[in-house]
Amino acid sequence: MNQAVTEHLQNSAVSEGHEIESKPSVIQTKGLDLWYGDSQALYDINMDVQENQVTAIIGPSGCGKSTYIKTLNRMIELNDSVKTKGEIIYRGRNIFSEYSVEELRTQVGMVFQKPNPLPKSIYENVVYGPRVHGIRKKQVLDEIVERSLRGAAIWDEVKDRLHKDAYGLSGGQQQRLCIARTLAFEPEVILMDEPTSALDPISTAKIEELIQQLKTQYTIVIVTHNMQQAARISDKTAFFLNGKLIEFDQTVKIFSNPNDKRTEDYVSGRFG
Ligand SMILES: Nc1ncnc2c1ncn2[C@@H]1O[C@H](COP(=O)(O)OP(=O)(O)OP(=O)(O)O)[C@@H](O)[C@H]1O
Repeated sequence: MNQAVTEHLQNSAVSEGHEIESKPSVIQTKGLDLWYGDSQALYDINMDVQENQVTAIIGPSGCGKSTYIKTLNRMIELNDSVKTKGEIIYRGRNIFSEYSVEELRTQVGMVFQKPNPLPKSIYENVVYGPRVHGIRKKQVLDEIVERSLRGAAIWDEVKDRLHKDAYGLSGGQQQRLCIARTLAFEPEVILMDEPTSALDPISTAKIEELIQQLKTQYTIVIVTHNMQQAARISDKTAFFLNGKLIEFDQTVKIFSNPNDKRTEDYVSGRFG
């Protein structure tokens, strides 16, 4: 691991020591197995996502990171061949049997790898979800737009062009617009599947800074290929390998003194 990341981890362990204390669990995964048809992709996953924390999921390609995060809001069910066993409990209720998909996804929102704005104006992108939920009053929609765009740290850049095409924004701005669109639902949890992998370093840094702001109000789960990103922005890190959760602990522990040799080999770049 490079010097900057090591120093960051040492500093954060000291200055943010209060975050190491336990926070309430928002999502509990208990004995989760998942199959695509006959092929098992996740094995007995057990982990808790805690409130107002950033939980990073890391691991080599094909280890099950995306599969796991897409299961948390049941996006995975878009694939008809998927079968699951075990439980995921969100706020005390089983997501598979005690939530409708609509209710769950309103509370557990998702941001994808590639920014995917709708071919509409910036304003219409943000109000799309609220309108589907029946909100019609212009004043209320205007408030949602400003609040969501401010929350995604893009208001100042777009406030004078709200009715212009979202495709006119840069990739990094489009990704922050997509985060604003998620915030418009007022979710509690935001899932992010490699949200910066299509972005340049400056846009990536802005999204990382935004994630740090968002975690004061939201609970965030992020899949990332970038271990330095996980080290910089997350409180806890889960290391997956071949569909199994190998180790889940405080990020500072995972990157400085992991328990499992396989975690150590991965975070030190020996494979992956
Ligand atoms: N739609 C699918 N149908 C069948 N198998 C799939 C499907 N999607 C993923 N898999 C398999 O499930 C396993 C986990 O894949 P997944 O995409 O979750 O891994 P990942 O860790 O997110 O990988 P990457 O970092 O490359 O995105 C892999 O073996 C993959 O081939």
